[in-house]
Amino acid sequence: MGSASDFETMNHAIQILKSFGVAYETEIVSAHRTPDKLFSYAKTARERGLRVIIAGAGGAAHLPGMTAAMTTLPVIGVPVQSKALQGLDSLLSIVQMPGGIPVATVAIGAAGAKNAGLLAVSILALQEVELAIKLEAYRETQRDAVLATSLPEGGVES
Ligand SMILES: Nc1c(C(=O)O)ncn1[C@@H]1O[C@H](COP(=O)(O)O)[C@@H](O)[C@H]1O
Repeated sequence: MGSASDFETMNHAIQILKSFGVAYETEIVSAHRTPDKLFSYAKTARERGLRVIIAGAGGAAHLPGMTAAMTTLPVIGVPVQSKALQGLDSLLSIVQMPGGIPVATVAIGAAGAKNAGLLAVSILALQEVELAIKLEAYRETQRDAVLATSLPEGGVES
């Protein structure tokens, strides 16, 4: 993530990875504030054994795109909600990549971070059957929760 202030959002991705038993690391890396660290982080990511990178940033969110420019690992970009423009700036900064350097961009904020975690699990599940089975179970739990939901009979007086 670009800043410690992104943690609350990115924690939703962390919780997904934890719940699926996926090993992960968390780092604050910024294209703007720590460009040298970003260079070495992205350039050494594959050789260090990383398989997917989730990059969350807000505002002028160059982190996911610059990371993708320096690694061929899949990069998932999470637009963190900004104060000034509610994350629209983050979303557009991340999603509008030039052809040739893809960033898989998810929705703004917590739901996006959660989905980034799930997308990373799906990518890893291509080669790990156990993760694929866990993903199936996760979907079933979600489905059952929706099917068990009941609405108040006759509505609620307002
Ligand atoms: N967008 C970027 C990058 C980057 O793209 O490299 N580095 C930090 N930031 C973002 O600046 C916002 C405000 O950061 P501070 O709260 O630290 O001022 C954060 O959402 C961060 O992701």
